Amino acid sequence: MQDQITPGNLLRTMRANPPLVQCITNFVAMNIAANVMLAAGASPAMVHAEEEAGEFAAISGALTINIGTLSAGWLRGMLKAAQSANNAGKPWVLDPVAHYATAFRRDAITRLLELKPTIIRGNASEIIALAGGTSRGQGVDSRDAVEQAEDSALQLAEKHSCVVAVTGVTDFVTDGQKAKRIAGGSPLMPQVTALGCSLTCLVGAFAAVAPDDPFHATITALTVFAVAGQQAGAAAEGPGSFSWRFLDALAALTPETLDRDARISAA
Ligand SMILES: Nc1ncnc2c1ncn2[C@@H]1O[C@H](COP(=O)(O)OP(=O)(O)OP(=O)(O)O)[C@@H](O)[C@H]1O
Ligand SMILES: Cc1ncsc1CCO
Ligand SMILES: [Mg+2]
Repeated sequence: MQDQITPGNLLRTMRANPPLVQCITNFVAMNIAANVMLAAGASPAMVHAEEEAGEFAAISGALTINIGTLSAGWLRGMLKAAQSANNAGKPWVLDPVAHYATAFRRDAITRLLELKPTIIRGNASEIIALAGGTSRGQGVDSRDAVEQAEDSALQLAEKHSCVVAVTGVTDFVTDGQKAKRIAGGSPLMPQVTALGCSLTCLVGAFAAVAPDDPFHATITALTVFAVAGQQAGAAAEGPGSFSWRFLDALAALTPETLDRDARISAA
């Protein structure tokens, strides 16, 4: 059992040796994402400056890049970090926040995609638009259903030879060949800002633990959020109490509970 690739076994492996993950995320997400990572058992570092982002990527187990609050200097740091991760053979995860909204973001996402992310994690509107479809997204918020983004995810995964995760009510993960759905979570999750951004960082943490298996690394991170989110949602009175309950549920989550409560199905 211990040798099987289950979410619980990957969580156990991560906690035994917390991976250093360089998270280039946005101003909104930085604090909550770092707390999510610590609660789950990873070691986050929010390092984005162009003067050091590339150097840091080489010493990290994985890199995550999120364009939520982009600026020209940050973009230069992102490009250097992604290049460095590639040179060092480290996995990196792209979160294309609202990439369809402005010319600056569209150009940035094109340049980042050229650097071959290992995994892309976004909401349904972001994934539909990234595959060239018409999304109904408004700013950073999704207004499309995950089911409508599944074909887009498959196309993107094949085109860029990467794993693609679409999150929402039921998440969808594909490497272009295989695909899984992950149920769970809570309707309160989109009411708390930057949980998706935090999830992207956690995907990076599991990619650092299983660099040769980004498909299962991604499924594991999404399952951790699904199970902890469901627990927190059952007791929460609103987004405020959901937020702290979610952190506590992540920290208390055991590998056994994770495997017991995981709702992963073939797609
Ligand atoms: N209605 C829902 N029911 C259950 N879980 C949900 C729901 N909506 C989102 N989630 C979960 O919330 C987490 C974040 O996903 P979401 O798709 O909201 O990211 P996002 O839109 O990129 O968020 P943000 O940009 O605010 O960081 C995922 O674990 C997802 O499964
Ligand atoms: C609200 C917000 N604005 C830019 S990034 C971000 C966090 C959710 O994506
Ligand atoms: Mg997002």
